[in-house]
Amino acid sequence: MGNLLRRVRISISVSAILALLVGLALTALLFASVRRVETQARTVRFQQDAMLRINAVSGGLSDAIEQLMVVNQLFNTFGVVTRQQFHSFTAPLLARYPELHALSFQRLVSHAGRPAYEAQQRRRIPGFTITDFIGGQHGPAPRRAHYNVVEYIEPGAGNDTALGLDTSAVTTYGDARSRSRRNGRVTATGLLSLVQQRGFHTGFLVLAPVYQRQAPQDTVRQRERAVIGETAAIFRVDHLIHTLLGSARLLDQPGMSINIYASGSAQAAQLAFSNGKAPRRSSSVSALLPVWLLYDHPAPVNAVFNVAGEPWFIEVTQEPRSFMDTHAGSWYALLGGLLSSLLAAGYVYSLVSRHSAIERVAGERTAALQFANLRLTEDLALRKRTEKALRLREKVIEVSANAVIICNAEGPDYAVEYVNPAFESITGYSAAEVIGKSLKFLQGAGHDQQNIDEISAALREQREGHAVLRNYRKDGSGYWNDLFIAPVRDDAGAISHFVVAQYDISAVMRFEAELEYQANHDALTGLANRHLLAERLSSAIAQAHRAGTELWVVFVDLDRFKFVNDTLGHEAGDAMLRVLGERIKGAVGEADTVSRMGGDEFVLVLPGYPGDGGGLRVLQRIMDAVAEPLRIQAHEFFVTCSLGVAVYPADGGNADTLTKHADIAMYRAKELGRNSYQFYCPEMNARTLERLQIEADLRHALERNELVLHYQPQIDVKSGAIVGMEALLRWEHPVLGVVSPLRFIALAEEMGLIIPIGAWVIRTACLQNMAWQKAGLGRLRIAVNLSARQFTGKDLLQSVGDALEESGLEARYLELELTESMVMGDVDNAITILRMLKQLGVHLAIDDFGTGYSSLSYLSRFPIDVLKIDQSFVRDIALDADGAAIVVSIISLAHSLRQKVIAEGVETAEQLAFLRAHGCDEVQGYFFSRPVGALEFEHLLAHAPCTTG
Ligand SMILES: Nc1nc2c(ncn2[C@@H]2O[C@@H]3COP(=O)(O)O[C@H]4[C@@H](O)[C@H](n5cnc6c(=O)[nH]c(N)nc65)O[C@@H]4COP(=O)(O)O[C@H]3[C@H]2O)c(=O)[nH]1
Repeated sequence: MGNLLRRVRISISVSAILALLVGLALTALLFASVRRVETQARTVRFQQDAMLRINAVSGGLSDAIEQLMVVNQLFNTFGVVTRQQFHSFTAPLLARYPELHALSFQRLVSHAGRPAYEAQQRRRIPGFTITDFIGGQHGPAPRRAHYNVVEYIEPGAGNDTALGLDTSAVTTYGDARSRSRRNGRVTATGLLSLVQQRGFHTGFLVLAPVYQRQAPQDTVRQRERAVIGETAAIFRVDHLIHTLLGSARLLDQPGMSINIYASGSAQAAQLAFSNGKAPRRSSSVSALLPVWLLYDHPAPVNAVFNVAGEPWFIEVTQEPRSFMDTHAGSWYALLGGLLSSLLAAGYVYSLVSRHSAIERVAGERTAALQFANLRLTEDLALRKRTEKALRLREKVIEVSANAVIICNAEGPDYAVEYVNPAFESITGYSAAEVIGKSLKFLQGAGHDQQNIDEISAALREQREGHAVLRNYRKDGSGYWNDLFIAPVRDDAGAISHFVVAQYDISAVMRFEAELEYQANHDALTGLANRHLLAERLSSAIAQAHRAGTELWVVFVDLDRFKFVNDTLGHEAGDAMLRVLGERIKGAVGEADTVSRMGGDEFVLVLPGYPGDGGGLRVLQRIMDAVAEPLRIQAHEFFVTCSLGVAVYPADGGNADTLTKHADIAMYRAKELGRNSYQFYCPEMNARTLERLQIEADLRHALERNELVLHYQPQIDVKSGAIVGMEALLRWEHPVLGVVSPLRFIALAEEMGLIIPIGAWVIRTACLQNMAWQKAGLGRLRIAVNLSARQFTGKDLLQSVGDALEESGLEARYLELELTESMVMGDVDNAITILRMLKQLGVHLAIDDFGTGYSSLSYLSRFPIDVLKIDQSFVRDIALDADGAAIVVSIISLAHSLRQKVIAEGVETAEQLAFLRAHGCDEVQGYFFSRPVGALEFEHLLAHAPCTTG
């Protein structure tokens, strides 16, 4: 019994041991199987994760490169793209594709074209110059045959250092550029350092060539000749990968490394991106430890993908992981197996068989999963490609700043089938309002545009067409439309539609018009400038030549402009020119041209006035308009002008000669007393020469003692005695003889010489008068003429005071003669000067009274002692009743103001009798004596009755 029991126990223990051994063996088997299943599942998961990242990188990159094509399409469609358009077009793309670091357009500029290009860019970017990075320094680019200049770059912020940069010197860049230009395709550069964003980052560019529109591009030579630059998408590699993977949280999987090379294999020098761990080919740890047991290390997954024609290599690796971390099931199986082995071999058996089944199912499922995964990836890639292509076209149209319209190809209406949002915003018509209709409604009511014929012909002949049209928005406002039209073929090759691209170029047209206006008009007055005058005059001459008619060229010069400019400053001068420019324009006809030559000179072209007096009336209108009182800075002015007229064809056959002759005639008008016009005659040329000679000699007349004073007596009407004299200047020129003041006073005034000459006259007159008084020739008054410049000059009081003091003459024996225009210019200033002169004690007379623009209300405010009636009225006394009436009114006006009256230019006894009869106080004229030299006058005094003072 005992033996049996022992045998049974041994048998049991053997069974148990056997069971245990079998159990252990099975446990070991189970453990190995579970481990393999878990490892396979992990490997598949890792491969899926790796493929997800590889697809995200390659797909994202090709998406971003597609955007470059969108931008490139913009240049190829519209040729000229403004900075604003580039900005508007790229801003939404950059916002939607943050992986794009920047988009730019680089222009090819030849060395010969560099100055013009820089000048053009400076209008937009002050101080613009083509730059370069040499030795890390940003500075002007050295001379090169060609420059590839970054003209636009978006976003602008942070990329400003790249604007104007010549990228020719970057070799990697240059290789890619020349490949892309030669083969006409999108091409990626190798890795390079980017200069944007203040600092250097590894990046690369994708370039797409831009060719001249419509230039042939079939051969390499044609493409090289047609290229004008390229668009570029700029990628910063770290930013790119973080955007593509980081945003989807694909970068932070523990232990997983992604290494991307800008080459077809894993070349360390081309490593573009690595998220942490460098790739590990063999592990020293895995070589030493029982890898199959302790570590889980799936094989790296890699792929080669295409970046704009360049192969890139991506490799995804998983760090070896401790077996303990990842194979909990295996451990449980081992422990469970050990425990279960002790309990029952059958249980172990069943466990083993169950795990076999699990193993098979898992294997089948894994295979099915891998297969499905493969199909899914392929389907997804195909659909993505198709969708991308469609989206690209849709996007180009939707985001386009220009209107895009698709019309049916069937005439005569060519009904609209589609309009993009830009069309709606440009025209104000909604899509619903235009679909199904003909585009003709954009032409408005007028159909007089010639360019429309080109578009109608293109539609009829089913070809491309282009025209600039005047179109009208829904609100009736007009705009300029640069319109391109092109036929679209269906799958069968028949033309089914037309695509129409409209570009609102109103702003460009306005800008051009503004530039043209500025180039042709005077900035101050808005009148035509020299340039436009030359154009108008030439065409008016040609027209007059064809029609056989006359043409007048009128030179207008303001008589007192210098005075206003000198006394009140340039602002007042400018204001005066503006007002007078307006007035002159208002005085001529619509067809006449009024231009400002600069300063106070205007030139007029009057084409349409025959010799029936119409032209003369226009000249008079101009003089009257200018002479109207003028209020500037609270001062009232009276300005006159002098006009010179040259007539085509008699006075010249071309613009230069006519203008020159009108100028000469104008000078003659000035010489003859201003506020008048003169027609050119050939003798004036001789006068001009003489004038030049006089001008040169006048500078030395004073120092060479060539100036002398003549004296003309002034007679008291009642007593017949000489009561005074007028000192009149003469120039004894060594060649010309005695020169009249009428020929040189105005000149001396223009040259500024009147101040020393005038002071000399006052001093000499005072000394001479005093000498005669001392010689007992009577206490007479001496009258001296003042010129306008002398009157307003700061030295007048001083020189009068000095002359009186030096000569010892009592102030009451000195009379200063002023003209009306001198005091009526700036009335308040004139009153101040007159009062100061009066305080010295001198007499004041208004010369040539009645010829100027006296305002009687002012006359009473002037502290004037004498009115001198102009000799023209005296001459008219006997000739016409009007002249006589004027003289009578002047005498009574002067007396009512308690002023004395002197009549000058008295030549006959009748004139004297008339003046005496009407109470004139004093007279002066050839009837008594011409102006004579000092000696002769002395003789006159000695023999004629004169006042004793
Ligand atoms: N036909 C005619 N003429 C007569 C008769 N009596 C006098 N005259 C002329 O009439 C002019 C009178 O001078 P004014 O009106 O002050 O006109 C003067 C005056 O405005 C200016 N002038 C003369 N001397 C000076 C001067 O020293 N300083 C300035 N600023 N101007 C002067 O030159 C102008 C012309 O001077 P003159 O040639 O000397 O011409 C003088 C004189 O010779 C007459 O009975 N019949």
